[in-house]
Amino acid sequence: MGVTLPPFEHTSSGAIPDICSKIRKSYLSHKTRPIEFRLQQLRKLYWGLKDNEDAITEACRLDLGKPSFETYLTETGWCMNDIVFVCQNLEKWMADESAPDIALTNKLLFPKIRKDPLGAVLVIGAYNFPIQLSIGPAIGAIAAGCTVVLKPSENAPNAAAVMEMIFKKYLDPTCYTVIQGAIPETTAVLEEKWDKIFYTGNHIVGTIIAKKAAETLTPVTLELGGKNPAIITKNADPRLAARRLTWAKIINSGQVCVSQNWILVDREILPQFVEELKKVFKEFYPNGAKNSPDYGRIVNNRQWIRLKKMLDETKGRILIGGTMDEADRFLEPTVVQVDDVNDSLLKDESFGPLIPIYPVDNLDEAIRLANEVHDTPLGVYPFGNKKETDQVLREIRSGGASVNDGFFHASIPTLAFGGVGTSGSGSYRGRASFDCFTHRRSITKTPGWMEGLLAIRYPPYHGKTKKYKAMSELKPNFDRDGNVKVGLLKWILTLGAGSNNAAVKRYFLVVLLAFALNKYQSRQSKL
Ligand SMILES: NC(=O)c1ccc[n+]([C@@H]2O[C@H](COP(=O)([O-])OP(=O)(O)OC[C@H]3O[C@@H](n4cnc5c(N)ncnc54)[C@H](O)[C@@H]3O)[C@@H](O)[C@H]2O)c1
Ligand SMILES: CC1=C(/C=C/C(C)=C/C=C/C(C)=C/C=C/C=C(C)/C=C/C=C(C)/C=C/C=C(\C)C=O)C(C)(C)CCC1
Repeated sequence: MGVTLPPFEHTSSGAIPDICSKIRKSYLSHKTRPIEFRLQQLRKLYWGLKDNEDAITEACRLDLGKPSFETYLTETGWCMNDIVFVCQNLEKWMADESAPDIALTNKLLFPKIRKDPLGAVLVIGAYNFPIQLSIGPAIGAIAAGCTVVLKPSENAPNAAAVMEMIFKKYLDPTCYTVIQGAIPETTAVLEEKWDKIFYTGNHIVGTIIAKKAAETLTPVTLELGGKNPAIITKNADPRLAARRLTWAKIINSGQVCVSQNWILVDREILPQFVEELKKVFKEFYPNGAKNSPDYGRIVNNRQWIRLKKMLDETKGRILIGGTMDEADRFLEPTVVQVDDVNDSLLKDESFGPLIPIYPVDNLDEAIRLANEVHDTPLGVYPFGNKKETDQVLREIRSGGASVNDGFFHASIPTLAFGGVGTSGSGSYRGRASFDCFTHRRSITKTPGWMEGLLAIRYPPYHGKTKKYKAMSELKPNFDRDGNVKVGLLKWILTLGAGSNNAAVKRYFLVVLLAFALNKYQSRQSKL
């Protein structure tokens, strides 16, 4: 491609405290507060990405064998669009909001919500979408007026080095900087005081981060993984399910946090589904995945060996694929029929192109098993009729969900994205990225002329309770059993129904009866 990439070099651990202290000082200098400063930095970041598109494409190719289309779709194009979207909306998001649901008397204090930056923040990225998962949160933090230290994943070193080069060349170095490294450097960064830590990666490290943050009561957003189920009922379209779920597993060669980890298929539809999978594989990769320019590679040998072990140890039956090449870190998309939730392919999140399918007798069994394997996955993907997909959404919790698709909800850049329970906490993207790094600060302003009215709050309190109750007490509309009480007036106005909806039906019935009666009477009078 003819691009020279910068080298990846670990930041010296000794330098880390000073780097972090500079970033904190810059925040405290209020430099990042004005909207113009934030916008200018975001615009520069846009051009940093645009000018270095080729370097990013090459870095992602070297790190993950990422096809250039995928790099544009999920990394460069994704982040550049995000910046443009944020720039277009920032003024609106930053504006003070008048506080909702305020009692009339308190409205005199003009309560409002101000959007304050959280402060100096740490963003720790993961390797699979090395640009998006680092730059994405950083965009939100810059927009919110924070200063940022970015610690990209050392497992995508080329992408990490390109991001450092872009930060240095395009952004204000006193406010935004990159620290490179692995566990020792990240541990050193975590020793510093942060106003927020945004972490993307596995749940074990997520726990380390959360514990460390708890020591200083630092808020965290954790974007973790999950054993995400796809469920195919007997009423689903097997071709549609095969195409969409295959896409969700071959993109980034399956190294996608939100793609399905397993597919629970109704036995009745299993043969057709497997046939359709075979056809789809042939359509997507007519000369095989290995020879296709449109299929990536596993990030490193450690991960490749982990995936090979999962496949070697399965008690399941390989139905499609199964070839691999360590020298090239190639792993063919591989469909395996399994029948035990303790199978090596289901015990851990695969985070690779392995596609276990698990036959079930019915939807209830699928839901029970999915919850048994992971009760709070990052995504859930039901295929079937509306009643069935509604049941899945109701009975399986998840960070997000795509009905009749694999992770398409996570492909919408302005839709809030995040996990629930052990798949993470907090969300970002679009406006949610701004909110993620913003403190919604409640502010009131008490006018001097109210002093007389407010004197009730000052001691001595004697004789004030009754007065205060009279002006402040809200009357419950429910009794001791938790039932709503209906007042006489409401009872009369709602024709004894008690609720507005039921009253509309009763009024409709009354009008209908009156109409029928009227017809009957006019017929009688004609006779
Ligand atoms: N929810 C999401 O948005 C999302 C996105 C990508 C990946 N993931 C999840 O992440 C996992 C795969 O990523 P990974 O964790 O292997 O990526 P990784 O190896 O890139 O690690 C993530 C980050 O954690 C840091 N790290 C590693 N060990 C650490 C330690 N002991 N202390 C502090 N920091 C440490 C790394 O330096 C890196 O920056 C999967 O479970 C996947 O589902 C989630
Ligand atoms: C509907 C109309 C039209 C048609 C529009 C069409 C066909 C749009 C198709 C869009 C597609 C296929 C977009 C695909 C995007 C996929 C993306 C962005 C994937 C992103 C993946 C990500 C971010 C993964 C993240 C993973 C993470 C975080 C975990 O590790 C028209 C235009 C024809 C007419 C109007 C109506």
